[in-house]
Amino acid sequence: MTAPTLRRYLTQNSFDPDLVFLLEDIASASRLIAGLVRRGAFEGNLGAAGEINVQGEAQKTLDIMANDVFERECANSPRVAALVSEEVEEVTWLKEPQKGDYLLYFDPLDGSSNLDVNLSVGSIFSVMQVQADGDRNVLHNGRNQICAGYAIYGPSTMFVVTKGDEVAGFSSDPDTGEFSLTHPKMTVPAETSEYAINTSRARYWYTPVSRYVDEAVAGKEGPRGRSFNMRWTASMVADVHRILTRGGVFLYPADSNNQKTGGKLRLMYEANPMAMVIEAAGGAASTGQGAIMDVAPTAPHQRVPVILGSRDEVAVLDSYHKDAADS
Ligand SMILES: O=P(O)(O)OC[C@H]1O[C@](O)(COP(=O)(O)O)[C@@H](O)[C@@H]1O
Ligand SMILES: [Mg+2]
Ligand SMILES: [Mg+2]
Repeated sequence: MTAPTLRRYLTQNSFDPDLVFLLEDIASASRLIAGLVRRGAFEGNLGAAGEINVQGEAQKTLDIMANDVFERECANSPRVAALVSEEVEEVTWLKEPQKGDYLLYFDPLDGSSNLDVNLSVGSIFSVMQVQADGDRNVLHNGRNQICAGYAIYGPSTMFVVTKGDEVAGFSSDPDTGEFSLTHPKMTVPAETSEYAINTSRARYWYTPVSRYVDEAVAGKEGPRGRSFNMRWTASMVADVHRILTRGGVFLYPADSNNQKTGGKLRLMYEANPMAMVIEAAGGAASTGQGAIMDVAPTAPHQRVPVILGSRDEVAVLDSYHKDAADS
């Protein structure tokens, strides 16, 4: 039997028909962005915005090109009322909002510092709904997401989606671009011995994170009594995809250097959607002070501390945060 296409999976799994329409638009944006990324070095599009290319034209970065693709592909979905993009300061309203219309939050290109070194990047998205006719509030907490997911542009292009009950992974046919279900019911094992954190920030860490990493590094001889491995790609999509594939815990915590801005990663289009994916796969997602999806947002581009992945390790980190708060 051939694997179901994305459309067949969404229809068979009771996604609302309008949402199927939108997810197909997001999937086609992803296919186009995969193509842009693949051709990026060849076409000289890896440069920073504001540079002038050899023809004397202003050169666009792939971040901006990817944003344009998302806007173009998704603005036509009849129920999308607003777009909230990492690349656009203001919320883009497409219509007078009606109750139930979709609010689409996205990071069009995640991990873009990896573009010039030819490593995996991705796109992240989250969908919420307008609460009442005329309501222009886009600041709903993550529990209100009706679906979320990401695309990863690596050796193969994949599309991962959840509406909260299960996580499904689709791979793109390199010839046709069609996404087929290759990774049904993706799960994050509860236990892991692999963590991901940018250790160059160690001097800024607070006690709970230093304690966790010190104990992991101490290995068998330390209090955890086992060896840990570490991986950090500087592309959240790639790190989360690895965790969905073989487990692990990802940290971009609050530290003394980013405390003022609330962390590094963005709540509405990085932390919330990845938290929804990870929780639906059986993992956990915390700020260290509580579940990411319970954070009440105060701004569309708000940043938040992120600790997510295998449930047992997130619980250890939460308990270390509690110990530090109690002492
Ligand atoms: O360079 P750092 O500090 O390790 O940060 C890496 C993190 O920043 C990000 O690249 C931010 O995403 P963008 O590329 O969308 O800005 C994450 O994907 C990644 O986890
Ligand atoms: Mg990002
Ligand atoms: Mg980005």
